[in-house]
Amino acid sequence: MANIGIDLNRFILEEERKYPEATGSLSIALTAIESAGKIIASHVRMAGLADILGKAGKTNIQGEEVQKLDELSNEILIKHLSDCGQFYALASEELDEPIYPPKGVDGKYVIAFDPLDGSSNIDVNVSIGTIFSIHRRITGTDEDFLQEGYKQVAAGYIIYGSSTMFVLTTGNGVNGFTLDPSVGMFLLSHPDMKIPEKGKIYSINEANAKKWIQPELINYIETLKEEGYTTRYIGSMVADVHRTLIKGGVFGYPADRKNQNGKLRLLYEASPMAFIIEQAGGKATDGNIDILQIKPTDIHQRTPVFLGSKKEINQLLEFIK
Ligand SMILES: O=P(O)(O)OC[C@H]1O[C@](O)(COP(=O)(O)O)[C@@H](O)[C@@H]1O
Ligand SMILES: [Mg+2]
Ligand SMILES: [Mg+2]
Repeated sequence: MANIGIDLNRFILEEERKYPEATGSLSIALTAIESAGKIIASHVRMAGLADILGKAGKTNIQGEEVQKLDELSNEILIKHLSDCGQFYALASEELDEPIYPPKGVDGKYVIAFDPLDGSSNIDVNVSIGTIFSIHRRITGTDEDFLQEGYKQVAAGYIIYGSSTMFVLTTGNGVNGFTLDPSVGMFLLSHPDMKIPEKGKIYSINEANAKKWIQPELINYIETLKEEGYTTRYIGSMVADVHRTLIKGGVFGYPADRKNQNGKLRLLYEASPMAFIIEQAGGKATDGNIDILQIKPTDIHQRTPVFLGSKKEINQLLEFIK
């Protein structure tokens, strides 16, 4: 088990040493994400002072109003991910199409990211985050973004909450690092994170219950209530999943009459979070198959999402099968 307090860069290099064939490319790539995350964190920390709250006055490919911090985070990530030279292509929740940075022409990887997750919570000072998912470059075309989630090389998120944390998996378990602003380093604070086998919290926006395409979900939630579960719903996936990872239980965003395929995006949100949760010993499903088994057909496709502790997800699958 890695030692508490080790900084993220050293942790990444020590992980790399476990693979004699490693070229250091993934380490450089992860370090670029870390740098971008620190800069975004510094903006988030003083968002109210700088003119970065509120709307940017445009609508994105998701049909959502873009917040100024969505736009700023996107720009910061595009700059750092392009400059590091390890990514052949970048796909963002905020971009219509993938971009191919000139410095990445020999890049071994492609990255999909949600630059700012939890946009509805930006102006009200509630936890938000950045989510990322890295795949190998195979064909050198947009096709490389349409790989199943189980083929991810690495995935993670940065949560801008009461503290800033970087939670990462490279397929060898999950580790969490907390930013120490006084030294500007992410230090290992949550080694080898494991989700509890079962929890006591469900996290789902019940305001949509009447519109859910699977009404059986209502019975499932009622059963959890009878079993003494309480509810927490922040409305930032990164924060609701982070709590679920630590406390156990279930987080979900079902399909409903408005969002026929659910609201959350497969590439930028569901797949990376499913990889984290499964690497921590939990489960993630769209209600039918494991999220990591879904073969994407569109870079902006959405999917119903249910993830968390094994007990709650197996119980859910019993209800909706
Ligand atoms: O307000 P709702 O419908 O419950 O949706 C909340 C969900 O939407 C999101 O904010 C969508 O993500 P973005 O903020 O990146 O667009 C998720 O973080 C969150 O889980
Ligand atoms: Mg999001
Ligand atoms: Mg977003």
